[in-house]
Amino acid sequence: MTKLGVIADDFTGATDIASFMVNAGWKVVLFNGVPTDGFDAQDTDAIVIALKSRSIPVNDAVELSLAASAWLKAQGCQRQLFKYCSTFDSTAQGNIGPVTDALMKFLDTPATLICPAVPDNGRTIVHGHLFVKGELLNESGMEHHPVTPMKHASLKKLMEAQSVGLCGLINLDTVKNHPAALATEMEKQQANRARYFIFDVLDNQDLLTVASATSHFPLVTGAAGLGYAIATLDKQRAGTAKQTMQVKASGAGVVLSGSCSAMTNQQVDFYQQRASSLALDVEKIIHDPAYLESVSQWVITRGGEPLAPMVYATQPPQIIELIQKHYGAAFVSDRIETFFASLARTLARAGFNKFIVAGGETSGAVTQGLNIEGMIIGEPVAPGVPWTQVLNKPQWVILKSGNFGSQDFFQKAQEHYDE
Ligand SMILES: Nc1ncnc2c1ncn2[C@@H]1O[C@H](COP(=O)(O)OP(=O)(O)OP(=O)(O)O)[C@@H](O)[C@H]1O
Ligand SMILES: O=C(O)[C@@H](O)C(=O)CO
Repeated sequence: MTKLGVIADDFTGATDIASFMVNAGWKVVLFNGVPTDGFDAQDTDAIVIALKSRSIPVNDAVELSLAASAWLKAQGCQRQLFKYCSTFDSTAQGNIGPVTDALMKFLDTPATLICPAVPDNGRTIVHGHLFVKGELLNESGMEHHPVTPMKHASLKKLMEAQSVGLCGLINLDTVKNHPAALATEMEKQQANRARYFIFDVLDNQDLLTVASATSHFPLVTGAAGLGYAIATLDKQRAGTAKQTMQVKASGAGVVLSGSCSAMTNQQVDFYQQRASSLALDVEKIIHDPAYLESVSQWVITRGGEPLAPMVYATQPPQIIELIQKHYGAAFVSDRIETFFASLARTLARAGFNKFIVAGGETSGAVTQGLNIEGMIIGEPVAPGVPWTQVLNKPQWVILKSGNFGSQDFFQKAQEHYDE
């Protein structure tokens, strides 16, 4: 029986948590959207459903998440996890609270866990406040996020502003030094109407303690670290071998970068000094109908080179600002995403079988362009960014969150090929 069903609110977040669970030794399958059919889960430990529900209207996010939850329940998943961003990306009208409340009702549970901590990626919780690499969330740069600016670091404040209940805080001392007291402490807080538990977490050991204390909850919520902890606890009990998956070296690969994050900018700079690279011309994307064909041909003629050619829209923030002012942010994003989707589809038809994609929205677009229904999760190239094999196709894809991976990520990804 599948142990965990995960509902992720974006594509790269879905591969992030899937990868952490694979790393802990679980076999994981990921679907893009709610599958229309059932799935023969066999020895699958976790099924992840990737939605695109982080910044869509609340009612739509609730509806999609409930459909995913019902499907996971029908597949026999023992428990469920709602995965959101480790930086709790949401607004006061955001979707995390309403989706959590709806899932709690559907799964009939009076309490759940709120745990965006991912110590491996510098996300920790102290006194109920979320830190990103040692900085309070609202001083980490996330306060300037264009869609979901994070103006507070208190998880209690953030959660209570968008949900129907109260949070209960469990401090670091109790987590670290008195794990045996956690059950009583939680009961006490529940008697005081606590509905969402926030535990302080500094390291992976704390996460294991938290996952263990909440293992009776039919629903938990949080980020990739929680998936890692749940899978690790299970493997400590079961102890079988890790899932392996090979990325075939034969065939051609391409790097498609539509992320404009600081890290992706560095990765693009690094890679373009080593491999054939083409910066996309936004004006041509919008106005030149022949541009797709010429970019496709540019990539196809370079498919045999030792390093995969790269096509990128990635630019530093000041240039993006100018482009967005000129065309309108939503319009230009949509056109670039559509371009990447069409490019990926054309390249797949030309025999390209490996796609290294940067950016959450860009990944969503490429996944749709390639008509990918689901993926088996393989080895990580960086924490939270694994190679994946497309279900039922000889095709491999990486979906990289904007800020994940080191400078040499695109090159490093290609060192994972098997002959
Ligand atoms: N040169 C450009 N001008 C304007 N918009 C661009 C440009 N290049 C990319 N974009 C758009 O910026 C958006 C980047 O979002 P995306 O989610 O892909 O990356 P990200 O925000 O860095 O990643 P993540 O969400 O994983 O952190 C996309 O909609 C993309 O189309
Ligand atoms: O949790 C994270 O930081 C990521 O998986 C994510 O959600 C990126 O959008």
